Amino acid sequence: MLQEEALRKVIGQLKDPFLHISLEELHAIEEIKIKQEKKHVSLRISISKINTPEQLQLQQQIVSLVKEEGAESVGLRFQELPQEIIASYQDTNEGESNSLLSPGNKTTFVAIASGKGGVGKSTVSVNLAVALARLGKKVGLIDADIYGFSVPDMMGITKRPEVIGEKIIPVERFGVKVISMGFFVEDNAPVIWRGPMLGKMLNNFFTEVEWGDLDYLLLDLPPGTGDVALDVHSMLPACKEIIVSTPHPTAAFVAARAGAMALQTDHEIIGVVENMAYFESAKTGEKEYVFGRGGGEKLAEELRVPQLGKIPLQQPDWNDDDFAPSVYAADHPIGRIYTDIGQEVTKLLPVKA
Ligand SMILES: Nc1ncnc2c1ncn2[C@@H]1O[C@H](COP(=O)(O)OP(=O)(O)OP(=O)(O)O)[C@@H](O)[C@H]1O
Repeated sequence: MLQEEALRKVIGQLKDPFLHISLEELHAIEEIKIKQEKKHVSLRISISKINTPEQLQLQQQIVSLVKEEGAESVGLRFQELPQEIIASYQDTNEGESNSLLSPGNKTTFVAIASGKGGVGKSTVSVNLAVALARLGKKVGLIDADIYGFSVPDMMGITKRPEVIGEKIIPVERFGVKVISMGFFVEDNAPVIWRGPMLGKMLNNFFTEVEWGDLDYLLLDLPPGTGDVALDVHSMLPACKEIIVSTPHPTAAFVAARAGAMALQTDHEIIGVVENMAYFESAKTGEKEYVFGRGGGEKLAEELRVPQLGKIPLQQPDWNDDDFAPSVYAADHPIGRIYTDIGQEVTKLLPVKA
C-alpha cells in the first residue's frame, strides 16, 4: 500500500537543483494524490527554475523513488517557487549582495525621532508608512523602539513573521512590511537587553529579514538620544530623519536635542511633524490649543527645516472587522493629513531609480 508520509519522506530528501536545499525544507511538495487501486501517484512540486535540464533530471529521480515505494505510474507537475522564497535562499547563498545595507541598495531610510516619549512618534511612524503605501510606494517599517515596541498592536497585527530558511519574512499590514521586536518576545515580556545585544538585534533586522525591494524603510526610533539612536546613526549614515514634537515650547526644546544629535552625526533632518497640535470641536469647528502652541514652528525654525504637517488630537474610527487601533483610514481627516505628509516626503526624497 502506498503511503503519503513515506513518499514525502523520500522525495523530501531530494534537493532543489539550483538552491541546493532539500524539498522538505523548502516545503516544495505541494500535493501528493494516491490512487491505491491503480497504484498511481500524482505529484505537484515547486522548484526554483522550471523547464530546465535540471528539472528533467530531478523528475527522473522522483519517478524512480516513487516506483521503488510501489507505484506503477507517476504523474508529475512542476511549478515555480514563490519569488520571496527563492530570494531568501539566494541572499544567504550570495552573501550580502541584496542586503539593505549594501552600497547599491536603492532604499531610502527615514528614521522618526522624538526628544521624549509619549509625543506620538510611533503613531506618526505607523501612519506615515501606511500613507506612503497608499501612495503606491513599497514601504517597510522597523519598530526600532526595542524596549517599548508598540507597532504590532497599533497596527492590529496578530500574525508573527514566518521564517523560511535563514530569513525572516516581515508581516504585511496595510501594504507595509513590518518588523518589530514585539514579534520575538513571548507574552509581551519587557526587553531587558543592553547596548551591544540591542545593536546586534537591530543589525539582524536589516540583514536577516527578507525585505524584497523597498522604496522607503521607516524606523520608529526609541525616544530620546540613547544607544539605539546612536546605532542607527552609525549603521545607516545616509538615513534621513523626521522629528516629532508636541506644540508645547518645552517639548520642542527637548525635541531640538534629538535634532542636534542627528546633525552631529550628519543625518539630514527633512522636517518636523507637530502632533497633538490642537483639538477641533466637532460642533463648532473651533480649535483649542490644549498642549500650547507654536512648538512645531519654533523647532522647525531652530533646525532650519520645513514643518511637514500638524496633526490634531483625535482617535481613529475603529473598525471592528479590521481592527488597527492607531491607523487612520484614508478618508479620515487625519488620514488625509498623513497622505499630504506622505506626498511631501516623496517630493523631498524622491524614489531612487
Ligand atoms: N494625534 C493624536 N490624537 C490622539 N491621540 C494620540 C495622537 N497621537 C498619539 N496619540 C496617543 O498618544 C499615546 C502615545 O502615542 P505613541 O505611542 O505614538 O507615542 P510615542 O512618542 O511613540 O511614545 P513612546 O516613545 O513612549 O513609545 C498613544 O496612546 C496614542 O494613541
